[in-house]
Amino acid sequence: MRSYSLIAPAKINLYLEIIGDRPDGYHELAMILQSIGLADQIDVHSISTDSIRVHCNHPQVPTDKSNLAYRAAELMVRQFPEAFAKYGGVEITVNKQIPVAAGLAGGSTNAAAVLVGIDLLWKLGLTQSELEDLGGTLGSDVPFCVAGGTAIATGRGEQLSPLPSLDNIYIVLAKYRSLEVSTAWAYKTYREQFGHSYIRDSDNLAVRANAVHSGAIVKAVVNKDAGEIAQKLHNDLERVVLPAYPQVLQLREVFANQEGVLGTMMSGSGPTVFALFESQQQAEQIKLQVREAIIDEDLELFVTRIITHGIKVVSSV
Ligand SMILES: C[C@](O)(CO)[C@H](O)COP(=O)(O)OP(=O)(O)OC[C@H]1O[C@@H](n2ccc(N)nc2=O)[C@H](O)[C@@H]1O
Ligand SMILES: Nc1ncnc2c1ncn2[C@@H]1O[C@H](COP(=O)(O)OP(=O)(O)OP(=O)(O)O)[C@@H](O)[C@H]1O
Repeated sequence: MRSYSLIAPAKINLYLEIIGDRPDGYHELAMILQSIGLADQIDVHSISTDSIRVHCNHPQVPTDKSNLAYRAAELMVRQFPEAFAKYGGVEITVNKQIPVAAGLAGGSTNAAAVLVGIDLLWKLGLTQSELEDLGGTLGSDVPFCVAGGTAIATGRGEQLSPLPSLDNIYIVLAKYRSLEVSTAWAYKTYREQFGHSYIRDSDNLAVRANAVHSGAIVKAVVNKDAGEIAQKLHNDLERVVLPAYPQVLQLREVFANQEGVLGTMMSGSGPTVFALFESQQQAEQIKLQVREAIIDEDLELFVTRIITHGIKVVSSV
């Protein structure tokens, strides 16, 4: 095969607790990550020149070495020079549907798709765990994007424990098109404001990280109880993003005031806010109501659902 098309789903954070700081500058986390139906399409194919080329339909996404998809291809070239010599370069086309810098892991899922795509193109036969480990060197969210579904993520976010798949939960996502939040800024600001309350003893850190495994939201996920999951949504980064970005706070409040919303939360470092529903019909209805409540052409709204997979190959030629 010379070419693969892959679906690269976005994620939301059902739970994000910052439990400590780390000597490497990152934060120790306890999260529950969830794949959603909103996705980019990534095409990868072999080219005769020994180069990496990236194309993207979104004007704000770079196509040079700063693109995470490019960096994923570069990593594969470094790791597998013989396969690169045998199969040649790679051309990557990103059809971007996931909002950029939104807290939805858009770049991370593109990188995950490129790792999976090149593994197939070059017939490397890497295991999922090997792909996740490679992904972890590119970004904290990349291993989850390789795995997909529903998972507890600890460490920097790269240590995954799968949870039973959720289904039949519908989502409205809301994001102001022109509003972007830097992930590095969100963590740095959290550390400056709340760092004094961190646990610094590594044994206790491990205990806290393990606590999420038996936490209330995990029980709700295991019981597939959408109402209970929605009640237990949590994201520590809201503590810094909501005060700094009143528009995000407003979205949270507008969702919270709509009847039929099971729960609402900011995803990751924001600024996307999501709300959970028991039916697609309810989600579509609330999308209309939010559109009427906030008259602003900058506001993007999407209806999607929770899904059970990560990167998926849709065609090969
Ligand atoms: C906010 C989340 O999306 C929630 O899933 C992730 O924690 C961020 O994942 P990501 O974008 O893949 O993050 P990375 O590319 O690894 O890191 C971006 C920046 O976020 C900060 N960062 C990230 C993850 C982490 N556990 N602690 C951090 O402090 C670091 O400043 C880092 O420079
Ligand atoms: N393939 C890519 N898709 C989107 N953005 C990319 C990509 N590669 C690099 N970027 C850059 O990365 C920045 C963050 O974009 P991205 O959409 O990955 O953020 P995010 O959804 O907040 O990620 P996360 O939830 O993992 O923190 C953007 O400003 C963009 O310029």
